[in-house]
Amino acid sequence: MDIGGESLQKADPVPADADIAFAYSEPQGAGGETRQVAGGEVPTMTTQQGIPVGDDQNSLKQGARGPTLLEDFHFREKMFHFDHERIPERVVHARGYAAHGYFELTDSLADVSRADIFQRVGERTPAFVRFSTVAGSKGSVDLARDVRGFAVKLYTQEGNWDLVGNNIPVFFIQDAMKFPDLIHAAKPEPDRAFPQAQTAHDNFWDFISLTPESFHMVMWAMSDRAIPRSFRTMEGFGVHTFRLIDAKGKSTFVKFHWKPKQGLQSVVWNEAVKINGADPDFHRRDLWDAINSGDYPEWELGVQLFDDAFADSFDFDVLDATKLIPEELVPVRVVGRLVLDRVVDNFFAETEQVAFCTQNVPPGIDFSNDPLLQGRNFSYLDTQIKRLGGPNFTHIPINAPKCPMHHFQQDGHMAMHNPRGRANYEPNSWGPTHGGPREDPARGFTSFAQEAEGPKQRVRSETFADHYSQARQFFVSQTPIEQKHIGDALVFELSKVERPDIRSRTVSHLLNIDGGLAQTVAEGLGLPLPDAAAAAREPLVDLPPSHKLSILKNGPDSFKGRKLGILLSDGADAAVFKALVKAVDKEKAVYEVIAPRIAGVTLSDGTSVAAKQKIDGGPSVLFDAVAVVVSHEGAALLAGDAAAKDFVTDAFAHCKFIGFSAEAQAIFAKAGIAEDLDEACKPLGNAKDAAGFVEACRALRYWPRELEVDLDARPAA
Ligand code: HEM
Repeated sequence: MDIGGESLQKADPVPADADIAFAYSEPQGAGGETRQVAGGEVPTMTTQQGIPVGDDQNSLKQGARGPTLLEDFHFREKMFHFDHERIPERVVHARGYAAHGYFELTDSLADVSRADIFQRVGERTPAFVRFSTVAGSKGSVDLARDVRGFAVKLYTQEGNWDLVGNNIPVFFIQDAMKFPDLIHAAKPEPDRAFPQAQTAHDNFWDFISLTPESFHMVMWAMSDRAIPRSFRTMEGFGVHTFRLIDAKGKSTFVKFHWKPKQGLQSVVWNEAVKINGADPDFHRRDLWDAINSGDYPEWELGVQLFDDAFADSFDFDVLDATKLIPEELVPVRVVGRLVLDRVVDNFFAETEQVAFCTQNVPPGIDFSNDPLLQGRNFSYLDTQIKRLGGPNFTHIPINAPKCPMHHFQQDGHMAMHNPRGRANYEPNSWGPTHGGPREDPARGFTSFAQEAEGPKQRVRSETFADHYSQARQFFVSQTPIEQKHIGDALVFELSKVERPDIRSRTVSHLLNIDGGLAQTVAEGLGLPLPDAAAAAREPLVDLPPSHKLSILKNGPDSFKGRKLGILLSDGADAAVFKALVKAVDKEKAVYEVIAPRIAGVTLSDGTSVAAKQKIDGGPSVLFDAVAVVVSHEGAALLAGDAAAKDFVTDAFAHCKFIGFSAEAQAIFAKAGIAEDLDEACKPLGNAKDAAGFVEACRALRYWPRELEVDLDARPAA
């Protein structure tokens, strides 16, 4: 922290060699403890009160071996502060990762919204985006099967706009009243406190199978959407229907979409499980590395605009957050781009302390009556007062607007700035220069004057009663391999559920979605097919497939931003390695070298190559594709190594493209895949082959292989 300053210093993540001092050459104290001291450019340490510290290694004692003295204010202050370092984690979305960037308007929305951010094409608005998982604790793993949060704070010139979205466009429940139940059911079971960051347990499926409205989102959560390859390769959705309000007060309904320029991409489940062990920080590391390498992730902001007439004609209620509007019915109009170009300076100050809140909307954007959205507008502010310790969390730099602010809110815990002068109320008669701010009927936020009438009652609208039609539409919009993954995920999750009646009740809902899927899941569980659940409304079976709902139909067309893992050994063909590196650079992808030892290898031409990973720490699940370039001796060594064998069998099982030098066959043989190599396993005989291999990797996976490697894909014996 700057002394007396406001900002946190930006640390260079990797100090230059010259800056690295070795502890063994440092001065030592009487007990041999390291004593690094201030001097030159190294500042003097102080207490929080600014008092210079003389010794930060030893507490104040009565004699060298005597008791510690209460008088030691430096020790007490240091320990007191440490004792209070933790704040409550978010009650949901506790694990997250964020970055700074900007939003740039590419198409004016002035025709439908007076929001300042939507007026001037080309203008940039600072943005802060936090991605998260929902169910796990702050220290849980990145590749949990879970919904991802996609929360965007836009510091507009007329106040902060928080679009607090998810990577799935629909939600589990229709009314905010059920949110605490949903989250209680999803989180670890309360008596045993497990399982962590998983929905594969009785309580979750018990609640879900008693909540038919959840089944549309269940289909998404069981699809590969819930195990994204990267934050950079997932969509974001505002979910609810919002309103845009023009300068005359006219309202247009809107749904917000973020579409990744990187294309959609996910991992496969067996890979996700292994990534969680190999690198629990896989997603945060990916975002950090991409931004720091200058490969800035980008999303388009799209809007679906519609009026009351469309809303009335739609098969579903636009206020029901368990429904989406297919893009074929209301096309997405792209109006801007979101670019993330700066990592945080400090995780706690920014990522932890940021407070997104659905009620933060500037003039020109307004709410609909969606009962989930209405409830969220209460919940976020309420929870943040507790999480961040009081009402002044808006003073924390990451939460403070970047436009002028004038109001009479004052005092409270941690007040960083109060209004100046004598007047802290209005109306007052202290005149234009001393009297402070006043309301502005023309510029100020005005709620859309929607008519409201009807009896006061607790009731769910009958227009919310169709729970299965869009779940079916989602399923039939998937490619066969994606449909298979949904079936596999349901079988996996329900196999972890102990009570057979819960498994069976879940399958009874699937029968209302797709008979084939229900059959697959029942067979996978070894269950007799139950009767279909009673449907509150007969499902529509003729909703047409929507190709935008599939990941595989919306993937990238290049290997850009992806990572090739190159397993090398001493004596590996230098020309092939160098050609691979060149091809990867040309593709704007990245690579990492994996080697038997972290010190690296010496190639056939005597070149030394440093390794990023030792083979045990760099399994193939961390890469989008792999190349195995080894010498005879290297292959013989690696063929006897369990991690090297896993490297190739996993790459094969996860349908990855595999490039290999002829010598690698020895490893394949020992790993048991030598006879199975297919057209996505590419020999790397020379430099030309290397270029061709990297081009082939654009397809990301060779899906036909999955039918060979997966038990669930084979007909029962
Ligand atoms: C009634 C329904 C919901 C309630 C009551 C609710 C409540 C909450 C609460 C209390 C938090 C923690 C906030 C904090 O500590 O700062 C949170 C976080 C979050 N919620 Fe919701 N939520 C609901 C539905 C949704 C929906 C439908 C979405 C997506 C459209 C969503 C997206 C998020 C995200 C992205 C975060 C994390 C924000 C961050 O990164 O700090 N929530 N929610």
